[in-house]
Amino acid sequence: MPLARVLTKAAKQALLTPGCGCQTAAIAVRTISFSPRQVTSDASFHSVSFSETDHPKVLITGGLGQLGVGLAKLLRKRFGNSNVILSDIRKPSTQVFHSGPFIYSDILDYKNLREIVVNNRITWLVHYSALLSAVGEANVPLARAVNITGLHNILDIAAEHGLRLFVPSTIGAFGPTSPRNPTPDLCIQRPRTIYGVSKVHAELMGEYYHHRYGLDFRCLRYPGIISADSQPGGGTTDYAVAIFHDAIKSGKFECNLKPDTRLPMMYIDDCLRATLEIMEAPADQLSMRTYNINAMSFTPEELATEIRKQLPDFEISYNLDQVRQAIADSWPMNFDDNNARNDWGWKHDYDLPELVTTMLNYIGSESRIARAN
Ligand SMILES: NC(=O)C1=CN([C@@H]2O[C@H](COP(=O)(O)OP(=O)(O)OC[C@H]3O[C@@H](n4cnc5c(N)ncnc54)[C@H](O)[C@@H]3O)[C@@H](O)[C@H]2O)C=CC1
Ligand SMILES: CC(=O)[C@H](N)C(=O)O
Repeated sequence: MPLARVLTKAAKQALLTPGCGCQTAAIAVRTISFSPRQVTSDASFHSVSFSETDHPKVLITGGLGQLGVGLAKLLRKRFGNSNVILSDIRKPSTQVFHSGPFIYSDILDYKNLREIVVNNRITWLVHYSALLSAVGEANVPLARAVNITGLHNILDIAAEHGLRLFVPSTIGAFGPTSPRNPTPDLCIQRPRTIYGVSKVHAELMGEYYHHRYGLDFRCLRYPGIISADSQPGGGTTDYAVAIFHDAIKSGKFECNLKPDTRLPMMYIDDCLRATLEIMEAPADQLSMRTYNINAMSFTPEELATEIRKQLPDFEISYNLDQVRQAIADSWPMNFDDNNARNDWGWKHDYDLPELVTTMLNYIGSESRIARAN
């Protein structure tokens, strides 16, 4: 019988043995090391120790999307350029390529992931690869593969190599039967998108691996994230980024959600800081492993009104995208993040007025520079 099958059988028997319980992390990790994907000589990886005084060695997957480059910049400032590796399946821009380590990594390729983790002695893994809500509905098989199968690879790699793992979840992990105003951390979660289903799966699997195998899993449910220097990857909250670019470029914006669609939102700097803070939080401060975080909540009409305070001639019109509207109508309107605030001191810096000023100033100055060149 091939070795892998023998080991799998042994692992199954160990799990079935009465009294095994496999309740301690040590036994559990050994169980994971019986995974058919694990070569036996890898057993020593578990003894690679990561001293808390060392800088972590971080790998960011899906790092060329809206959030990854900004996170790499923040983490590199804190831990040093060479300690933070960005990865993706896309080709980086010249600027990103020269700003710090970049590596090709397809999260569906388990061996490739393992090689990167081993060769670079990775200790923290930030798992950003995903298909977001709207693009996920347009390609369910791909979303299922990347968001679910890919996550399984990440969980196994993290458990096998004793990594601290961050996986973001989203307001999209809730659905029409969840309380929407406000939405607490613990409540019914029956999302109606493949994106939401995959994120609930990620939350549950991460927490399961934490309790079962001692995996240091940490998860934040992000609201819609708004950034000036990176483009969103195909979500329901994308309008709240596009509106600023169009306001500066043409003074007009056609919104694909209804004027009164209220959704929780956050400026990117708050989101990235929260991510660093939860990763650095002492484990004994975390009463949970998945937290809501929030900053503000607004409708397209309220956002347009705030923009008009600075661009009085700004006009907004509406042309609904039925898919995105149905998704938004099932998502939280306000997010209750009291547990994050109480447990590890989460506090946002940007409310709506600061967000609008920051976005318009940034995009305005970029566009003035572009016009001058
Ligand atoms: N941007 C937002 O408003 C929010 C984002 N999040 C979560 O944060 C994370 C990052 O979000 P964004 O940067 O906005 O996403 P994005 O859609 O902009 O970027 C995702 C990246 O994943 C990469 N990717 C796709 N398939 C891959 C594969 N097989 N292997 C490796 N990489 C692959 C893509 O090339 C892309 O660069 C995601 O998990 C998302 O669900 C959660 C809530 C809100
Ligand atoms: C809120 C999210 O998760 C994302 N921006 C989306 O709209 O899909």
